[in-house]
Amino acid sequence: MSAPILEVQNVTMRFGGIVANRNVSFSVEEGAITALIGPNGAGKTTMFNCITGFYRASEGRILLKGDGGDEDIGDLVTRPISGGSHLVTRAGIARTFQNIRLFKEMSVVENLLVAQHRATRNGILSGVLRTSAFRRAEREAIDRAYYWLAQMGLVEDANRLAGELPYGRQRRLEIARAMCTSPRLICLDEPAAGLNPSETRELAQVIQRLCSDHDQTVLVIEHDMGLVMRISDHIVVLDHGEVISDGTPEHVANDAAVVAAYLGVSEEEVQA
Ligand SMILES: Nc1ncnc2c1ncn2[C@@H]1O[C@H](COP(=O)(O)OP(=O)(O)OP(=O)(O)O)[C@@H](O)[C@H]1O
Repeated sequence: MSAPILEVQNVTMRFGGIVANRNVSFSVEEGAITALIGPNGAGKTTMFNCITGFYRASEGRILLKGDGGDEDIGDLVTRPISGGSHLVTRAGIARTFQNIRLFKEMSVVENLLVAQHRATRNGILSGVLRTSAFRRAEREAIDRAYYWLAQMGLVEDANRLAGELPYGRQRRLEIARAMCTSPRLICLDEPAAGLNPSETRELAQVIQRLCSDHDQTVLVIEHDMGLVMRISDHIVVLDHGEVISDGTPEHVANDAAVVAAYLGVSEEEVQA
């Protein structure tokens, strides 16, 4: 196994009296596809929001590992004045959303350019003065946008309004948008939700190619178990906010605790 790129260490997340995640620990291996699964309300989206900097975990640490040292996601989110989820994106974690969040009134290619603008460090002054560094960054952003449109089979849609694309294409555009920020880790929140079987098959290939062709590390939340079992190298199962199983697809599929959580019965009943 390769080294972990992300380590979730004893994370608890509370909303008032509700404990959405309790003492959750797991790691995400570099270059692999890790799936976070569990029944409705298990705490998957909350965990994603902690990892991508939308929430600051109540307890525990989330570390993005790097050669130059580890980035503590909680520290990036709460850094005075400049802190926030944009720093998590800059550190190398990008995401897509359960409910697609594209700029629907912008063209497909504009969606990709806006995403890169937010991830680059060019200031307003360099834009107004159109410095050579700014113009170079602009050219690179356009090249990168068309590269990811090509990878996602969306080049012919470049100038259409994002909101006019069929749903499956919007999902792929969201992935392209995240990839345009050159993330070290991409987090996909229920990418197959609302897709038909043929769109889901295409999506599976897209996700697998991110890993095989681009050495991309992927963390995915997904309810479609066929898809999860087909594409994942590693699966972490949450139930009632806690990790109940962690291992290969074969390991979790045969784990009585997982079967019990999905069937809504006790582990003893499954083993009986
Ligand atoms: N902002 C919030 N305020 C209060 N409670 C919340 C909040 N977000 C999530 N919860 C609660 O935390 C628990 C876990 O929710 P979460 O959305 O993380 O689960 P999930 O596994 O993603 O569910 P689903 O598969 O249905 O999307 C639930 O009981 C939910 O009601």
